[in-house]
Amino acid sequence: MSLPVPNVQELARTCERTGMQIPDRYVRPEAVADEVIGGADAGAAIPVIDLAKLLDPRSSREERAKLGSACQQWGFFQVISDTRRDLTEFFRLPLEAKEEYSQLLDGWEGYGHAFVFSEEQKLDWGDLLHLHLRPTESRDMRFWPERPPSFRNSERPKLFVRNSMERFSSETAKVGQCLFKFLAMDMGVDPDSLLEIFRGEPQAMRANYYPPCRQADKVLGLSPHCDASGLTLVLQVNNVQGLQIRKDGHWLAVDALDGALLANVGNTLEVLSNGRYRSIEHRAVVNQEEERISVAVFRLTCPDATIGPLPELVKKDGGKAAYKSMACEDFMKLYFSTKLDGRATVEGLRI
Ligand SMILES: O=C(O)CCC(=O)C(=O)O
Ligand SMILES: [Fe+2]
Repeated sequence: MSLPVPNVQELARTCERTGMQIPDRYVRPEAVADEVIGGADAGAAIPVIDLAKLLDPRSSREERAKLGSACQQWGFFQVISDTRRDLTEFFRLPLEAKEEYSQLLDGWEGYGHAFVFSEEQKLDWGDLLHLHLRPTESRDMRFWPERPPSFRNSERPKLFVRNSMERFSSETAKVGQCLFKFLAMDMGVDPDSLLEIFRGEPQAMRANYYPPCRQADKVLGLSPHCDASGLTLVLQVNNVQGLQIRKDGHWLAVDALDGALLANVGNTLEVLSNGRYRSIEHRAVVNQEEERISVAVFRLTCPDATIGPLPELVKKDGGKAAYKSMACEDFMKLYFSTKLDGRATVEGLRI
């Protein structure tokens, strides 16, 4: 049994509040006396184990050896997510390889840019890969990278090893379903009402690549905008910060937890909620030294939905609909026909 000693959290608070020195029993000269190897190089030496490679018969043997040697030589390793790895690998391919998936002139899926409508328009310091994820029939495989192979191929369906984008898509779809249910409950409407509008779990993704820029303070990675979606879930792929949201008139830098999904309300949910929830304006800034990669998943309504304030909410609000209603198709056309301009699109839907 351990002998009773003071509570350290309380002790720290007392030291902080009163300026009291830490008690002698806590003073450990060896903490600074021992040399510590630090810096990015030291960290990079720690073995990285790729779960997808372990499960893939083509690379399993090699990765298993790496796992074994990590356990023998280090007893310590990092396990990485295949979504992040595959997107990073894709953006690191030579330009010609990425351009095999270039957008066509009449569509927005594929590798390229979005929302550029004139020669004079200011441009964003970033490239993107835009794909339909769900329903599966909506996928246009022409735009799905074949490198790295695990991006879209599953080798062993029996082992439930899915390709990285499929896994990411179904995981984010689950998160979205759960949030929609609780949001409906929060608004005091039928818990299934949002699920019904987002029936079939349609979603698209946009992976963003923001190269470092020596004049980072002169450019924007992604112009201020609101998303068309119900909800958007964003994963910061390589843990470089850069997303900012407009809160109470100021830009607020989002310090995302590593691996967390950032969620933002989009125009569709603002309209459905009759203004209870606000489509947040956001933008991305660029880092001076490091590339930044993010991937956004947009939860969209089912194609035959009408996007307008939920009737139950209009009733609660004394019969007053604060936004126009529009067929999903027209709603999306309107969004994609104008350049990114803060909250302008959603403000234009107000009655
Ligand atoms: O890069 C980011 O963090 C934000 C991406 C974003 O807002 C978008 O793709 O719509
Ligand atoms: Fe966005």
